[in-house]
Amino acid sequence: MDRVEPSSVLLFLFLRDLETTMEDMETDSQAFLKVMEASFASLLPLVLKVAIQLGLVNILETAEREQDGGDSSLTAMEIAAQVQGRTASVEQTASLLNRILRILANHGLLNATSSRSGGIRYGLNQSSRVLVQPDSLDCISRFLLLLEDPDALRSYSNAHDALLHGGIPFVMAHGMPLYTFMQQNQMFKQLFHGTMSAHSRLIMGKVLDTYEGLQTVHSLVDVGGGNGDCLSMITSRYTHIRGINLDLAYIIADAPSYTGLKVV
Ligand SMILES: C[S@@+](CC[C@H](N)C(=O)[O-])C[C@H]1O[C@@H](n2cnc3c(N)ncnc32)[C@H](O)[C@@H]1O
Repeated sequence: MDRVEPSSVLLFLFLRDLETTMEDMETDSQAFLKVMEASFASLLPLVLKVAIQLGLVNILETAEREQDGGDSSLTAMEIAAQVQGRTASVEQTASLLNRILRILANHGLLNATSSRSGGIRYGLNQSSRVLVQPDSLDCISRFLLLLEDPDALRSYSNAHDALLHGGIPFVMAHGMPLYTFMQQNQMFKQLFHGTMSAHSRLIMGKVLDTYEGLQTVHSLVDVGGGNGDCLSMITSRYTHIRGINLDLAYIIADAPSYTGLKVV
């Protein structure tokens, strides 16, 4: 049997330790990156909102339609050139746009490919294509506005106090419960209920396309039914159902009247 040199054993042990250390560092960096990603997560809805405001999805969708199956991806410069209402130079807009597009692509909301010239080309993917549909775009846009509304955000600043000392973050921030606040704040009420309605209409449309269990229902109460959108969609599809929308008096007072719908 060959004699093993002590120095080879030492080298082997050193390399084994180094490998373990590298693996630990790799795991640590992955963990760190994950937490960093969570810390910066609040930027994503802001960036998405800018993309919607600038009509980026429409620009990419128009390019897709015009190419009709070919490579329709665009560079930041090509997108910038098509942004409506721009008074900055294409280069200035493209420079900022590049960062926005990169964030969206990193979060899987756009496709990004390297171009031959070394730049990056962007295109829609399955997720961003959702924003081409008016109902989905309306729903997502409303949620983005609601989630970054200063009155909504203020309650988060009290979350840790609420956990430590008890209480409801929204009440701590505004001195009253959410639904009382909305009674006194028409703008926030419209923002909140408009968002709820847009979301509920979207989901209920899909539910009604697949769920058939309502055929045997005769009377249906929607507790906290808001503007009554869900119930009205149900009762117009199933006209034999007697729908009762139960909500707070000030919500019912402003809700549209739907045929076949009783409000309490
Ligand atoms: C999250 S929203 C949902 C609205 C509605 N389901 C929709 O999809 O648009 C909750 C609803 O519960 C209602 N609500 C809150 N407290 C209530 C109460 N004590 N009695 C009846 N409705 C209440 C609110 O006014 C609001 O319309």
